[in-house]
Amino acid sequence: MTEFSNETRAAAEESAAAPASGPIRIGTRGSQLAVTQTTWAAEQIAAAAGRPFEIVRVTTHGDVSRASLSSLGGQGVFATELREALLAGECELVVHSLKDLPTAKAPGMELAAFPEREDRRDALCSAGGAKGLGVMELPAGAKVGTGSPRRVAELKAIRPDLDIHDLRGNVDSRLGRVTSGELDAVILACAGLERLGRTDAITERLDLDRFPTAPGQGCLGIETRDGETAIAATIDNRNSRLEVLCERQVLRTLDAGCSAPLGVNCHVNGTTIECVASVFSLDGTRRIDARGSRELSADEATFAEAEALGAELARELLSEGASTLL
Ligand SMILES: NCc1[nH]cc(CCC(=O)O)c1CC(=O)O
Repeated sequence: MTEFSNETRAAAEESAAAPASGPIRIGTRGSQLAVTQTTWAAEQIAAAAGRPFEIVRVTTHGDVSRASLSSLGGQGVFATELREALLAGECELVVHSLKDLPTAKAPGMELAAFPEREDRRDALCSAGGAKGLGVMELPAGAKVGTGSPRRVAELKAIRPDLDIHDLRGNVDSRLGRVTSGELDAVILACAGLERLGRTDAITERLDLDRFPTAPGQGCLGIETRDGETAIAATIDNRNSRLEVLCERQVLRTLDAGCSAPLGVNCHVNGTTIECVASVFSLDGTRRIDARGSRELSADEATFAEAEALGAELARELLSEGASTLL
């Protein structure tokens, strides 16, 4: 008799499941940004549930490795260990920066909430902060730091003269490369700077036409075990969900990794959803755009429509030769 009895199975499920009364345990990477944004989400989830919360810090390969992000290669360097902690029952929820999360569904887990989005734009942070030089004002050959192939391509497209340096580390150390005088400017996501209260460092919020940003940038993704989404669903935002499902579907259909020189921005305007997707050559000399829109409906099918729009734009990019750039 090797089969579990019903009692044994029920007991096993109970021990893995969230204790309904104790604190809601919420997993996060250990960086200051990750803990800050996780706490922001946790406070709202816990308030809606009428329960306390506890933040569980999980160290991930992406945090430990000093290698360039683009050389780490594999997708989801930040996500894997968080998901292992979730499946192991060390926490009930994990909070991801959506742009770092691969598009493939993780077995046994689902994305329960996409909260309201922060500013999705990239920020140029020059010496002098708010009073510093904008991207077109930087002197010829100025040193600009970024570790993102997309940001490199977008910078080179408008300023091929710039001297671009690879950049890693947390937000403070990246900004420190400018205050130390080592670099003239760095590019960071506005969202991270806002969450950390460092908008003083922003010189220019880069426009989305020339600097389209990563799928899901500025949005968190809250993941739970399958069937346990209710606790996080209280902070799901309908427009965020529509936009990021569309943007991530472009990435999924292109089959490109999170470091591809791809910018995608989807916006919900009233009852219309609009999206622009752009692929760049690494040197910024070539760019392919696809754009489209759909009317939204009030029912659940509208989320599938948002994804269909993303898939359509990706196929258009491919038919125009995007695979030669990716
Ligand atoms: N790849 C790193 C990363 N992942 C998420 C953010 C913050 C912004 C966001 O949540 O989209 C950042 C930092 C950055 O790009 O400057």
